[in-house]
Amino acid sequence: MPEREQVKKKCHHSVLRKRTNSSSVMMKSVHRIGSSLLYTKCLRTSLLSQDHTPFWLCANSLHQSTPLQADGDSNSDGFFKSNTLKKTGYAKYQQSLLDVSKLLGNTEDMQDADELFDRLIAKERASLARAITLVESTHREKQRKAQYLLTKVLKHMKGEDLYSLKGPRSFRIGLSGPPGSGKSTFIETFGKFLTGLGHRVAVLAVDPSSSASGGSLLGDKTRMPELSRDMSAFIRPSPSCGSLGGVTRTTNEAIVLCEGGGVGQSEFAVADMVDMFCLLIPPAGGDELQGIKKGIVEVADLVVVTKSDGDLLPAACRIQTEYSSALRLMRSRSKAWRPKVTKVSALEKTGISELWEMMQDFRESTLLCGELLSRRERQLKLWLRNHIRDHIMGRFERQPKVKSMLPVLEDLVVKGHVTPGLAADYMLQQVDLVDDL
Ligand SMILES: Nc1nc2c(ncn2[C@@H]2O[C@H](COP(=O)(O)OP(=O)(O)OP(=O)(O)O)[C@@H](O)[C@H]2O)c(=O)[nH]1
Repeated sequence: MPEREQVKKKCHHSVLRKRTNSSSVMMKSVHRIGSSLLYTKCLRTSLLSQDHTPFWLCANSLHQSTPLQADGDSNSDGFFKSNTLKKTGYAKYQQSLLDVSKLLGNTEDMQDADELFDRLIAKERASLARAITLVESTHREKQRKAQYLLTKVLKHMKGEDLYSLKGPRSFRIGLSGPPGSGKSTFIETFGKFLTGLGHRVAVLAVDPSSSASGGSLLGDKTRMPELSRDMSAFIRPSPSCGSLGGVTRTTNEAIVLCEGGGVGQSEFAVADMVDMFCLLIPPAGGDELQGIKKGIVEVADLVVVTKSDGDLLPAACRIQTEYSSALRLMRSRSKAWRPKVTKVSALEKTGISELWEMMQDFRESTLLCGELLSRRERQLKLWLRNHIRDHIMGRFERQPKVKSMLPVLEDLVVKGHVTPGLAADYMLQQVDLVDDL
């Protein structure tokens, strides 16, 4: 058999073995829904059962790391050269990166981060807000502290989130929907329902429309008056900085987050950060639903028709039928789950427990077949790449040469003298990103 075929077959077998192992382990495990996380218009929530820690920490990013020193390799830059990697071997390379202290650099001045960590694991609600603020900071020194804090949390959890037999401690639910679809009202009702069951809920709202007005903290809290007073709930709106800045760059690491609001690409960012993505649709006419991006329905695990009460009930039933038919024609994202459509009324509190049952079914099915974990793994890899891309782009844009040349090149491109590709190639040749990094 040609060598390539042999390798392919070997890979296939190892994948099969891995799948079989993981599902048999999962089958043995007694699964309990520990928590959930919702995201909506921006928002996302994380619910944790009482015996669980009140935060989830996702990624330990490598950005802003100090130069690495490989064992026996005095040249840190050389470490990244592929031939060095071949020489040292993947396992040795990975082993050397496990010494996180090398990545963090000097950690002598981290007393306040240590103190914050202690408060976090003692489940102090206020410390969660402080931790998120720290992680979202763009100040270099604070970013270093944030990485230190996140690394400690990650170590504390020892990767349980990803590899525990019971599955991740938290359940992250993303909610998105067009303006006025009833997201805030739904979260208030659903959040209270969950805390009533003994879960702890965290909501992280990112309102894309609020970045200009300086955030909507007050707005959201007043729109969720009962939940914001509930000691088992944590609400932290995070105004998005710029396009998706708040979502894709910092918040994922912090714990929670999401965004939606029915505009732009932000709902897709939410879908990429959660275990389960729900699309909230009001019982409205076609024109009012225009804002819903077609593709977003395809990534929804659950479509929730809101305001299914009173005079709006017939329209809600119609929308439910329409979306059910549409979803039947779409290819499911998951092998274990077919997207469903359900109706709720947040005002009359109907359909809420049925919805929660569906969410639990989703979690169990995707956990048993390994999809839940593979989704999270994929997200972690995506966030790592997002960090790298954002940092490279940021450093590129800060270069004095870029600042002066880019407007000139943009002008030439706009006037049709130069193609965008050629201008980009030229620009990249002029700057030395490695030096700046
Ligand atoms: N009849 C009925 N009205 C509802 C329900 N839920 C929300 N509404 C109403 O719908 C309107 C919008 O609700 P919100 O919860 O503010 O919707 P939203 O999606 O958060 O709105 P934006 O933040 O503007 O995107 C309000 O007037 C609510 O009272 C419901 O279950 N039934």
